[in-house]
Amino acid sequence: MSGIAVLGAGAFGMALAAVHAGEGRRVILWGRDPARMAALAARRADPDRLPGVSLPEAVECTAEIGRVRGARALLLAVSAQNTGAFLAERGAELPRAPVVLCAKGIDARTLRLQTEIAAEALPGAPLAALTGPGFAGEIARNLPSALTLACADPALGPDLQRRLAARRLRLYLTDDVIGAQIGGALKNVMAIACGMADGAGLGHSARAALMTRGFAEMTRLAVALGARAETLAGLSGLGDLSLTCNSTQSRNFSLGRALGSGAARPGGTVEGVATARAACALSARHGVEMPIAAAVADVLEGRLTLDGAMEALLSRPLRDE
Ligand SMILES: NC(=O)C1=CN([C@@H]2O[C@H](COP(=O)(O)OP(=O)(O)OC[C@H]3O[C@@H](n4cnc5c(N)ncnc54)[C@H](OP(=O)(O)O)[C@@H]3O)[C@@H](O)[C@H]2O)C=CC1
Ligand SMILES: O=C(CO)COP(=O)(O)O
Repeated sequence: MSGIAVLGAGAFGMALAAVHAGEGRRVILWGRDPARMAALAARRADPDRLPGVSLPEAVECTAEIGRVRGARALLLAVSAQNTGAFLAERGAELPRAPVVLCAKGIDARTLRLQTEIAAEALPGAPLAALTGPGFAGEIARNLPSALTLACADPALGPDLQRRLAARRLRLYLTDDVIGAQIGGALKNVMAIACGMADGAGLGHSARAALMTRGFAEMTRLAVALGARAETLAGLSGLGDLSLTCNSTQSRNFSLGRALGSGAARPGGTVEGVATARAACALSARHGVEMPIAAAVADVLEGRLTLDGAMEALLSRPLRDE
């Protein structure tokens, strides 16, 4: 095959497969569980992960990694904390094609970004990252969205942009791979904070304060890591922050909301939990103040109550904006 392979058959992997098949591209969707992939091949749907969406017949669902051998682009969509394990296990079996990292998160053990994990596991592989505001369910239903494709290679970036864009999925290109990934990873932490405030009934003004000061934290850390501040003001930063902090479709926002209201914790992949811890470690390493990320990590890990976290944030010394 000479098309696209999507590795990781969760909600986002299925959505990407559906979009590309809808453009007439050949798509292999690989997932690790043979029984689930056989069921997906037969039913063309997974209502638990992606309700209301059917996969086009042009998507080949498989658990055999050898089927991706001829792919000309690999979209890696396993959850962020599992990218390292996946590549350690399967990296040697992947073809030498550009790898586009689609997960949003900083590895909590190594503090690496997704492209940094891939660069170590697949030395010399051409890499890019896909990030920005877009819920899998909406993308899969072909509702319009715009994402960021980040690629440091000036020849590969435009080529991937052209090959991976779709009629309803615009891709904006940047060479700021660090900035784009920091935005995508940290907006989840801020969405948990906003969800907590919403669940606790703290009001819309509190949410606006958390989003704006959270954006300042995201930008500070990104710049300390070598990114450009302007990248954070784009789709991958401000764009995704706006989406995720304002929608109950977001699992990060919903987790925060459950914690804020005392409801049961929802399951599923909530990337901001591990990334809050990673962000605190990076902020300490680089001497960057990140009080909201720290408060989120403290609440998630039981060191502070929600009231205690709010008190800690409100009692900080007054300062210039
Ligand atoms: N859902 C969304 O709206 C969007 C999600 N994203 C990002 O995409 C990433 C994936 O999210 P999403 O698809 O929603 O999450 P899901 O939980 O639906 O899917 C994650 C997938 O990763 C697979 N996986 C985990 N570990 C491994 C491993 N070691 N080897 C192989 N496969 C593995 C899981 O397999 P199994 O099913 O067997 O557990 C699962 O299919 C996240 O980083 C998220 O932030 C980005 C944009 C939108
Ligand atoms: O990244 C997303 C939208 O851009 C999805 O957000 P959640 O992971 O919080 O559901």
